[in-house]
Amino acid sequence: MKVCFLKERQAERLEVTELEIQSAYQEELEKLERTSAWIDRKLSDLQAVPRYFGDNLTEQVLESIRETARRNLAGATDEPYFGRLDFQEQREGSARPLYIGKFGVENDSTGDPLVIDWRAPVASLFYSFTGGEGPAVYEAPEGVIEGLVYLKRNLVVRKQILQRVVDTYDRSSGSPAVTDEFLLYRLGENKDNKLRDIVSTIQAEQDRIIRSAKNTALVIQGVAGSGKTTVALHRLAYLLYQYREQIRAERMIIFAPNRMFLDYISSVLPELGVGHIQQTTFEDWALEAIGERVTLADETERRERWFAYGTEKPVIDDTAPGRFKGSVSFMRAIEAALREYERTFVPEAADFEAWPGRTLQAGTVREWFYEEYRHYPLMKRKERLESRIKRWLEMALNDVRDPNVRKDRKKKASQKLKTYWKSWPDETPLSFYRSLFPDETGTKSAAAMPDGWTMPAAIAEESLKAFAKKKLFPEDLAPLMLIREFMHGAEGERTFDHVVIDEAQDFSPFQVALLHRHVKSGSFTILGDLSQGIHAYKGIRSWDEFLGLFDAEARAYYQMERSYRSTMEIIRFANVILANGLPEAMQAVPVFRSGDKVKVVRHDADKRIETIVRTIRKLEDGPSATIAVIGRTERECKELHTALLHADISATLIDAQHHKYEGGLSVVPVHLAKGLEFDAVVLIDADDTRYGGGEHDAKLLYVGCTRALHDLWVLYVGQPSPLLDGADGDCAKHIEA
Ligand SMILES: Nc1ncnc2c1ncn2[C@@H]1O[C@H](COP(=O)(O)OP(=O)(O)OP(=O)(O)O)[C@@H](O)[C@H]1O
Repeated sequence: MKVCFLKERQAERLEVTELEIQSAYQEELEKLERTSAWIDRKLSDLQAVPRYFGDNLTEQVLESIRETARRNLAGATDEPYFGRLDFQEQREGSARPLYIGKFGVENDSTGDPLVIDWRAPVASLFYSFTGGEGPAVYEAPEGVIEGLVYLKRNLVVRKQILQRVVDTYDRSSGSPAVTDEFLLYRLGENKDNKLRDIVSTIQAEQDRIIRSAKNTALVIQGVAGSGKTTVALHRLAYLLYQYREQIRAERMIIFAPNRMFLDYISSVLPELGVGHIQQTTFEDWALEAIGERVTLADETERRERWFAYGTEKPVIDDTAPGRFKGSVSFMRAIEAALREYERTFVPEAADFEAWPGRTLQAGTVREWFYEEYRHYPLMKRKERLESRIKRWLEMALNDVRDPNVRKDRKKKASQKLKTYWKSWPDETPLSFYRSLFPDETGTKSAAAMPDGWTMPAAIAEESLKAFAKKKLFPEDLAPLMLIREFMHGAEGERTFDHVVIDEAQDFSPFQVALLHRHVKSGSFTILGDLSQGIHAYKGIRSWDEFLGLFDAEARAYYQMERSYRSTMEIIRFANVILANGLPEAMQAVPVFRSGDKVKVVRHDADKRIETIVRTIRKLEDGPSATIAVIGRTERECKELHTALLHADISATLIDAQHHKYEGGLSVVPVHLAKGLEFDAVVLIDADDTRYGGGEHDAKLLYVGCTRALHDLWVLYVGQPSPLLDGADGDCAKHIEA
């Protein structure tokens, strides 16, 4: 393995001579100078060409080619590439060095690629090649290409300066195995307040998912820190490249759990040169579509209930409102109610008698509605029918010769028509949905659930109370969307080329089934981690709940077991929690990145704040750029935040309303920490009351601990959580404060 730095030019674990290292470095330095000079020159040439805004089609095409080249060159200027792969195709005589970067750059005079886009078929070798003497293959549009890899080299270039050269495979060296050296170097870095791209170190198992075919619903179970979010974002960039003729960025959408998370991931796609992909929460997306004047009910009280501990701890089962209203059986029942509503939509007395002797027969009305217009959504059919009956009336009036009689008939018939329409159903989606809930006042319902179907009384009561105030719960949105689309149809701009659902374990089957109607060819990336399913009152218990929504040949299931975020010690510690609380759960496999042991600190109750403050100060004096103090509930975090202010420590309190993750020091309740990561984590109050044991507590504690990249401190008073039993020796150090 060869490692070379710009400044130190030292080799770590030297297996080659200094001379070789210097010559590799020198070679790359010269190559970089040539490439950068070419890019700079080409970019300034292109920038000198005036932009074309005219009508000539040929000129427009040329301008668009120039614009793409300008964009790629500008993107490639500072860091033209990050990797080199020397590959000899079977039919070629020698190996060619391929430089791989975020943006493809081609020498337009020779047609040779100077830099190959990381998404190009041949670049897949850079990621999939896992060593060995044998041939390597990749799939190109013209078929499978086979050949030999001679060299895999990682290069760090910043602002056109070559900073690091690491050979992770060299066929000519004595031990030609691919090493993790470069990956470990990247993982060891500190993080700021944004998730970053990983193009230079995508791993083979991640690459397989990124490059999966478009028309598949991918369901991915990945342990904490396995790169699910990151992989999903890279997959979008890949799909846009690979299927550029078929899909558009504006027609792709990412659903994430909250706005803070969206802000946290917002840098990755621009870094990959991808813009315009819609990024939202299911709630925001649905509320906008529903359009009725409804808002979401305040969920503070509910959250307090779901995340309470000790004697207040809730029982979570399938009668929890989110589970119940998110179920496929609820969806099927609503569909049945809608079909019944449609079947009885045209009233019994559908004859329209304009005046004695002139009647539009009910049979004709029914035929128009149920036959001719059957392809339209319900309300569209009604609109069409209204216009048609108006036309029918006009024609009937034309047959009346006497103008005075005609005038009189027109007036009376119009009046009658108004009354006629009053006998037709006129529900809004919300009033229809509301009428599915049994009402104790016995008010007549416009719709009803199928026979034998019962709704838990507590759910009906809570829902009706909210509806009366024009409030909805998040779990009402998918049902309401379904009803709305049945009545009015879905707008074209709400049909997507691809849908990503992140933290999908918190989604309901109803939501996924609804989105299925909005995506072409079932093109989905659905990812999450059941062990982090802390919203069990609404989320799924098994991926089969989603997989069952897709045909067997249209879906694929992947597992990601390797965890990249945290050190080996932190992962082992987190695995102990899983083994104690969720013995069936998938254990994470750490990459070989060793750090400090997890510090498990016991302190006295009256020294709680003092111990937390001391730990924070120690961490602030160290290398960590982002630090989180993770507490059990929102209320406890709020109190701690105030106490820290009194101790002159300024931190950001992350609560449910928070829309931006700022970095630095944060105080965050464990259920809101999901999805984020910090260089160091201080998980406080890990006692046997707050994390008493069982699935729910294990998931919360697991989420909390796996947020740490490099350093984890776990503090408690009295007895530690039983979920920590056995966490010692190789992963944890116990300390008395
Ligand atoms: N191949 C890789 N190279 C470098 N870093 C990686 C790689 N894969 C993942 N990471 C890093 O690991 C961390 C975790 O990634 P990410 O947040 O995407 O994981 P996740 O599976 O969504 O996590 P969680 O479910 O715990 O929220 C990030 O810092 C990411 O940059």
